[in-house]
Order: sequence, then structure tokens, then C-alpha cells
Amino acid sequence: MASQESSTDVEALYVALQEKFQETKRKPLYIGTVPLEPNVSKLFFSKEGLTGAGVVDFSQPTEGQLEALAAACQPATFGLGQQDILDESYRKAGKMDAANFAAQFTAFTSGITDRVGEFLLEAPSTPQSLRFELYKLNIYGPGSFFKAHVDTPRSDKMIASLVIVFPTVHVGGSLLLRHEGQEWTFDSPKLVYEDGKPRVAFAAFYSDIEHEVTPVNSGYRVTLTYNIYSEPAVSPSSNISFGLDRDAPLRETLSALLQHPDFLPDGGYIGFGLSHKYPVNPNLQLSKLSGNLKGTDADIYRVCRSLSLDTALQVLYCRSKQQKQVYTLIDRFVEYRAGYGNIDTDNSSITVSLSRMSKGRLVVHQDGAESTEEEEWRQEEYSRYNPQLMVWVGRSLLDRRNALKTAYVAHGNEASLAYVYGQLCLVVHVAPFAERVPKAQAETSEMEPSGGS
Ligand SMILES: O=C(O)CCC(=O)C(=O)O
Ligand SMILES: [Fe+2]
Repeated sequence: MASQESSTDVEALYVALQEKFQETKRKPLYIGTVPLEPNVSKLFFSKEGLTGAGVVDFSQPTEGQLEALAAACQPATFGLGQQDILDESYRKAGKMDAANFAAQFTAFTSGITDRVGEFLLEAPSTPQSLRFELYKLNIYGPGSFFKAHVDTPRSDKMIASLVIVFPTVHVGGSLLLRHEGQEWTFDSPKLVYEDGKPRVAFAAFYSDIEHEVTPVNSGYRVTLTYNIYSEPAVSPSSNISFGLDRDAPLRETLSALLQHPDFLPDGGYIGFGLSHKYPVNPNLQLSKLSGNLKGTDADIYRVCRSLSLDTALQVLYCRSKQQKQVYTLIDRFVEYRAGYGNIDTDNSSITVSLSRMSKGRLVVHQDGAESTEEEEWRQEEYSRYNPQLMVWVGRSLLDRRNALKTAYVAHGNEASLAYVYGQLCLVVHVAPFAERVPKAQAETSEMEPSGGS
């Protein structure tokens, strides 16, 4: 029964890996406040097309100053695809472009960008540097709001947004943020007078975090928004390290699993579902993106690389929502057109022809659950292609948040339109047990006879 014992073991280690993966998830947002000093409390503005300047002094803003600012603004639009849309049932607020105002208080001089930078760069997948760009001023008067949305990335390099809220008395107008079933509140109306003195409240969050501004019931809420871009660092030493080994729990569990003889004994893959959304498109360079992973996703990448594992972003191609089909792993997004290979409407044959034309790897998902009769038949049918096993960690294998959907003409009894999904995920190639552990053991035993150096 020894083998049964050890297989329970490997199952427990696998469950532990899933748990550590969940536990080490980083918060995708950062909230704080800084005092507003009286020497930097003024905002100067002019109405588009006019020359006269107005002023709001946030150390003691008057109703009249705020009304004048609101009157100088235009209705705020929001991005939808490539367009800017005005729809006051979705977003009701005033906006002013950066060309028409100057604030004495900025995210740069107040230290906010430094603190947000520490948060975003705490543990990047590879060294990065950030660029903050002042985007707009917004004013939310009584009845204003912004319904749930994600910010439209202004380029592939945009990774996060920063909102700063000036101190003004208002009721309502909190920012709610949601990600993977969790919700956080940026209670800016309260934070701006937290200790009785005026403070500027700020929230930074990754671009794919859904957020909404609840209706303002009274008063005015004035904000500046910044877009945050990430680029590979020129000098790696510009990254901040906190000296905390935050990776340890995940690294140790993963390492224990790999050292277990019953874990993928003949080798295979571990796929990690990504927590964040990325700008997937057919031309995306996966190797470049791996340096730009956000928060938790960067953690996984770093942990796998620290164990010298063969780790890369890959695209998992699948045809339907069925769990136990044959998938294809490819190192890029591929263009798929009807007429390649011998395609029929069968669920898996498309992945077979995809793997042939693109030098992909056929994989089957090993989830421990019993197979249905149909699934067994399918496994039998595809065993001649020698697919490799893949275990999966994190967000569902069938999650489509980072997927590209391609239509193709399938030839069954009749030609019909079918779809194939290419989903971005982080993949670790696992060598057969005989190649992965004895190597480590050999290194130790070789050292033994020397009796310590
Ligand atoms: O004002 C806020 O708190 C958020 C504003 C926002 O979501 C946006 O401008 O896209
Ligand atoms: Fe937004």
C-alpha cells in the first residue's frame, strides 16, 4: 500500500500548492493619504478657450470656488473600445484637460508617486521603471457618479491608474474596487478630513481592476487622475527590495511537489491561471510581457524562475468549455484559418492540427476527477498523439479573461462555423522525475566524500 500512501501525499502537496497560491495573492490596490500643506493648496484653472484664471484653495475651499471650477469643466466622457463616449446614465461628472489647470499640489512633489512606485515595484517579475502621466481633473458635484468600469489602457505599457482626491466636504462619492470576488472601498470623503486637517487621499490600482464611483449626494469631489506606465528598467538597482522573503511559502511548496516521485513522474506541465488581465492581441510578444506581469502574476513568475524552472507565458488553445479535452500549448498567439490540416467538428482534432502547424505541445488536463465515458473514449482516441499531462493552479482553465477567440470553418457532416480560444497563461515545464531529482541528489552525494571543504 506504499504507493497509495505516497499518492495521497502528492495529492496533499498539490492541494497545499493551490492554497499557497491563493494565500500569497497580493492586494491589487494601494490606498493612502498625505497632509495638504497650505503653501501648495491652490489650484488655478481657466475655461477652455477663455483667458481669465480662477482659483480653488483646498485649505479652505468655498462653495463659490467649487461652483466656478465645475462651470469651467466639460461633461466627462469615458473610453469604450477606441471611442470616447458621452453617456450621463453611465458617467456623470465634469472634466478638465491637463492643459487648462495647474495644481500646486502634485503626486510627484508630495511623495505619492514614490509610495505608489514602492507598491507597484515591490516585487516585479523583472526590473521595471514607472512613468506617471497626469491625465485629467474631474469634478463630481451633487448627482455625479461613474458606474462600474475598467480603465481603458492608453497603451500596452499602461499598467495602473492613480486617483488623488482633494479635501472638500462632500457626502457619497466613494470609490469601490473589485477583483476576483473581493471588494474594497476607498472612502475618500472620510479620508480627506481623517484627523480634522485637510489631507489628499489617493488610490492606485492595476488597470484591470473593476471600479466605480458611488453617487455624490452633496458637495463637490475634485480629483486628479494619472496613468501609470511600466517599462524595463535601465538600471536594475532602481528597484526597491524590502528584504522580506515573501516568496518563501509558495517556493517551498512548489519545490516539495517537484521532489515527489508521484508528481508528473513522466514529466509534463504546470499551468497557472493569471489573476490580471493583459492586452492580448495576435501580435503580442509573450517574452516581453513576462517582464510586465502585474502583482500576483509577477510573484508566480519570479518564484518559478528562482527554482530554475523552465517558465514562460504560453497560449493554451482549446475548442470548447469541456474540461477533459486535448489542448495545445503554443509559445505565441497564432493565426488560424480554415483549411489547415484535416479539421472536422470534433472537439479536439482542431487542437491536434493546431499543434502540428504551429509546433505546439498537446496536453491533457489532469484534475484527479473521474472521467466520464465520453471523456475516456476521447483520451483513448488521442493517446496515439502522446499528449503530455498538465496540472493546473489558480483561476479556472476555462477562464476567458486573457483569451482571443477565433472563428474557423469546421468540416463535419456539414461545414459550420466554430471557435477556438487561445488563452494566455503561465506555464512551467516539468522534467520527468528521473531527470529532476537525481540531479539534485547527485550534487549532494558528490559533495559528501570530500568531507566538507
Ligand atoms: O474618481 C475616482 O475615484 C475614479 C475615477 C475613475 O474611475 C476614472 O476616472 O476612470
Ligand atoms: Fe476609472
